Amino acid sequence: MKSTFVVPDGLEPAQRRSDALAPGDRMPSHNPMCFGCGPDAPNGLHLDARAGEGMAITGEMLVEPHFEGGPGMIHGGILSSAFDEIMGMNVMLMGVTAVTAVLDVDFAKPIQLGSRLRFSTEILGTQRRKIYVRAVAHLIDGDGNSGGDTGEEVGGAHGLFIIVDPSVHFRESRAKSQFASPEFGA
Ligand SMILES: CCCCCCCC(=O)SCCNC(=O)CCNC(=O)[C@H](O)C(C)(C)COP(=O)(O)OP(=O)(O)OC[C@H]1O[C@@H](n2cnc3c(N)ncnc32)[C@H](O)[C@@H]1OP(=O)(O)O
Repeated sequence: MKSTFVVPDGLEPAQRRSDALAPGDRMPSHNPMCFGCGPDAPNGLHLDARAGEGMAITGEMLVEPHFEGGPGMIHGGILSSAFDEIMGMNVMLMGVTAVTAVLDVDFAKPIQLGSRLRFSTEILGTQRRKIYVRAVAHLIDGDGNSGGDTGEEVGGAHGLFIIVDPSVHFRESRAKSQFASPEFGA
């Protein structure tokens, strides 16, 4: 991947929360109406994410017809959203609430509608409230049983996430939510 994103030296290792999900467990949606991971979002990405080992998670997504940009191709904003979401879910392994400050996407290869994508993401480390995350996307078979990372690598991303206090960060927006968990500032 040809990213120009700079990951600082000397990051602190991220700590997985003691009660984090076991590897292979499905990561819960933080909000059922979330465009990225919410099962009830009508035109959402419906990312299906699983906890991995250490500070890693994986996720899968079908490139639906309504994700079209160029003729027959995924829209770049959809791929960006998917990277944003899967890296945001990765941060949940730490048991903190964090929002994206910087998203850097490498659109390495064209991705056609109907493709299945597998995302692999890991937390690289932390620095004060900053969390650095890296992700890659591969094409996988329609049966989803290809083992994941053996398909063609079609994209990559880095994200900088900032830990926030949800009771403060979502205080004013929460009333506009179609659904919001109490942990986000009831
Ligand atoms: C709840 C889970 C939802 C998951 C959904 C998927 C993820 C998302 O899409 S979140 C939605 C998109 N993101 C947003 O809406 C965030 C909007 N931005 C903000 O609210 C603020 O800018 C926010 C919270 C990121 C940072 O503001 P603030 O809390 O004041 O941070 P601040 O004190 O300025 O900075 C903290 C550190 O981050 C760094 N930082 C902040 N923003 C940036 C940036 N854009 N670039 C580089 N560094 C930054 C600062 O330099 C500082 O670093 P250091 O510790 O070295 O001094």
